[in-house]
Amino acid sequence: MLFQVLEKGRSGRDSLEQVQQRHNPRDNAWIQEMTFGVLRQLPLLQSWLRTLLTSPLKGDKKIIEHLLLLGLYQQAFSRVAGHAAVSETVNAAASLGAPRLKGLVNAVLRNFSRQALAEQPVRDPIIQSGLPKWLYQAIDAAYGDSSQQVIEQTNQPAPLWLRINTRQVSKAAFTDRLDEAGITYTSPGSHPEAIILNKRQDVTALPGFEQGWFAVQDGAAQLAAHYLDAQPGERVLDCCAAPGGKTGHIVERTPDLASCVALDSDASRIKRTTENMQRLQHSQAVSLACADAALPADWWDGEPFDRILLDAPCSATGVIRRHPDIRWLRKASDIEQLMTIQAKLLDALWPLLRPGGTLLYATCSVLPRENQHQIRAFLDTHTDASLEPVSSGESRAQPGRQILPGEQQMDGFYYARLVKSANNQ
Ligand SMILES: C[S@@+](CC[C@H](N)C(=O)[O-])C[C@H]1O[C@@H](n2cnc3c(N)ncnc32)[C@H](O)[C@@H]1O
Repeated sequence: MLFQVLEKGRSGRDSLEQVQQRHNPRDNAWIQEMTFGVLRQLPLLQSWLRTLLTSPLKGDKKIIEHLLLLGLYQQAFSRVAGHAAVSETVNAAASLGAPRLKGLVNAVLRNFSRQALAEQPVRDPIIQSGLPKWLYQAIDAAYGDSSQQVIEQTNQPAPLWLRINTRQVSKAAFTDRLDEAGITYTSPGSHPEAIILNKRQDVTALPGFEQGWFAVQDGAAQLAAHYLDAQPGERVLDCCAAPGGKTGHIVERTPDLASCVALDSDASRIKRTTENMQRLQHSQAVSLACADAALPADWWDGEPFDRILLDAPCSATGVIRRHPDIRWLRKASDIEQLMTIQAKLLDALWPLLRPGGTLLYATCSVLPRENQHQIRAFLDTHTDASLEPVSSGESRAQPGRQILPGEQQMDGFYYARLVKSANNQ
């Protein structure tokens, strides 16, 4: 999994799933804990490895470096006994086709404990942060004194939030079933349809999964449907919809919409959205299409929308605690490109909104350039747009609500609500 993410640039979740399919399901949680742990502590583990290895391993031996990172992680951070971590890692070298490197693996891991590297203080703040330098600097520049807290939260495992599908089951009936099954949870007062499970678990085994009684959705993402606030009889567009988390919530909250059009430009993600809508029993309520939202001439029937949700493609820096691979897959240069796409989508979709209509802009980013800067620039260039705050303290200079990772147990997210002037000036 680590080799796939760090060398091939593949998604952590996909690689993890592939690995887990080859192993006993009993080990799923452990495999995730170890691999995600390495991704969170990578700079520190790599600095230790640089001390311990006389020269880096290259070519088809590179995978052994990843194995060593895993061995170091187990020794330094996990409850696995030191001797077991060493012997299992040495054996794994043979399974990975490098039996001749067993001696080297053994020596590196033993030297690690002998030199007590884990006990030495880490002085470099970037190594301490577990983030790539560009991201550390971007967070530091944006949050100053609070940046340490943002980084700490970014490195915590995320809690498991569920959204109860109130079209299928009431919250009370669902939680009764959880109580009967001995599954414990908390019920955050701020989120009417949410519960947070006390322990991570396989959600497909929870009561009502097949019947679509709930969806997995973080608390920050669950604010979208409330902020969009679609009303009965309205035409709604969710234009970057896959895999349909927010779409499902919109039609659950307002089942009697005139229509809910959900678009995504990625065909494989549309397939997943179709499956999710089927499970939640929303197929009738949602019109799904694979299309580029920035090219309305290809898909729009000319009828204006009352509400548009633009959950824009973004750096996903607010959800790194959930997807620790993102910090290594994203590059500094991606941000500029994403900002261009976000601005293009905002410009292309605004004309589709009726006068008086609402557009909710959302990202799961903590970077101001994708959030406040983007909305300020939009307001400066669109005289018929005004800000309708979703939280207190918003202004044209500081538009939108920035949720930081860990705030009320939520992911990092950004929302800004824009209203089009009714007299179409
Ligand atoms: C943040 S994700 C959406 C998550 C989704 N709203 C949910 O709550 O489950 C952004 C989505 O935008 C899609 N996307 C990116 N560019 C697009 C475009 N030009 N038109 C339509 N969809 C696009 C991506 O394929 C991706 O699925």
